[in-house]
Amino acid sequence: MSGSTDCGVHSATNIDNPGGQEVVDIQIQDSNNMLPEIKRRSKLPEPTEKEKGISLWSIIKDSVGKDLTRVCLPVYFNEPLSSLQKCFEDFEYSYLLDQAYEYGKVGNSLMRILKVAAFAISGYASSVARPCKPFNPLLGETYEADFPDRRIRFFAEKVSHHPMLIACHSEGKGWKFWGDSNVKSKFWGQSIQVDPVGVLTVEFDDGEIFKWSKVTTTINNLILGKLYCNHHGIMHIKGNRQYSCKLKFKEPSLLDRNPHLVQGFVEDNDGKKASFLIGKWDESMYYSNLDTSKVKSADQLQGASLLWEKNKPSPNPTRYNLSSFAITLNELSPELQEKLPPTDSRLRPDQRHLENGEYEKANAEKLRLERRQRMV
Ligand SMILES: CC(C)CCC[C@@H](C)[C@H]1CC[C@H]2[C@@H]3CC=C4C[C@@H](O)CC[C@]4(C)[C@H]3CC[C@]12C
Repeated sequence: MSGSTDCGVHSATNIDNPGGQEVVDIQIQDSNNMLPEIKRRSKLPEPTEKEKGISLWSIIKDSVGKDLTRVCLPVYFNEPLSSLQKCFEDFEYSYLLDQAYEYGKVGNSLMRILKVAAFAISGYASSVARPCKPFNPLLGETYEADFPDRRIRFFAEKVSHHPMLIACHSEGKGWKFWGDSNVKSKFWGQSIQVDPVGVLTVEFDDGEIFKWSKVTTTINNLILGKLYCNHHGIMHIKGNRQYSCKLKFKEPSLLDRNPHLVQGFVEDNDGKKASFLIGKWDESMYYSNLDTSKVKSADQLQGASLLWEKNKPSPNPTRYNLSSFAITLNELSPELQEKLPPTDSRLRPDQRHLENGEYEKANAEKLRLERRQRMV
């Protein structure tokens, strides 16, 4: 690998600032770009009914071998978010795309692709210790979000029931994002394997485009122990100009002492490695001009620079363990209620009941809605 020789040429600061311009980690939320402050909730409502423990296995044991999306579970195993809202959760760190845009604007295409890579990884950060299933949206259900405080707008719709297909579109400062999400899932008894199908695209206003697909997710310990998920496989981020990026999400192994590891590199069109990445999808990512494939963590590398870091967990996690950002997604203010179309996820009665901790009502509504959907 020619990586070590051409690495010596760039220092970490050169990568940051190849043209000598003033780019001190592009901070978008700065004073000349004042973002409006919007009051959003910081916790879910207190549950009205007492939470209860139900064994998951007692319900799913008859479904081994079936498609996960067709297994009917009581609402108690759901989290108060739909899969459409869950797509928007991937934008918790959308500022990385804002930064990518700014870096490209000042001619730093290497930092741009590194920030895009960090964004593609950051979507997984909220998946640790999330033991519940999102609501399966009804056909034609939508979710739209306008977050001027983050300078993003988002729209998603469930466009097909079998196969289950979601289309989404998002816009931020200097970029547009679109994708469709469809998953192939396999239920193995002890675990579920989810293989996302579909391509995600981000296009910057100057015409630079990046495309990638998500890696495999495995949900473990359905029978015994604590439910957890892992993401593994190769993610290839292809650009239409100078660079592309290859990331490896480590395969899980027995008694893994260093789980959640992501390693990779950026290469130019001639296959020359321009930068290396290392980190964990649930913590932080670093880049370096030293080859990261020989080490097991960023602190074993001298001079690795931080690309992205996960936000602090919410002080009110509840049993769903949502992030502070996720907690705001199903909020329904009177102003919003006036503007939203009747198809919005926030207006689904069963999901609203679950959020309020009214499990009996939530279950009855969910059964009614699903029965109606099946009839259609
Ligand atoms: C049987 C039930 C109670 C177990 C709970 C399963 C939960 C943890 C599962 C069900 C559906 C799963 C999601 C299905 C699809 C995707 C898209 C993929 O690109 C990232 C992972 C993600 C977002 C999965 C995360 C884990 C998930 C939310």
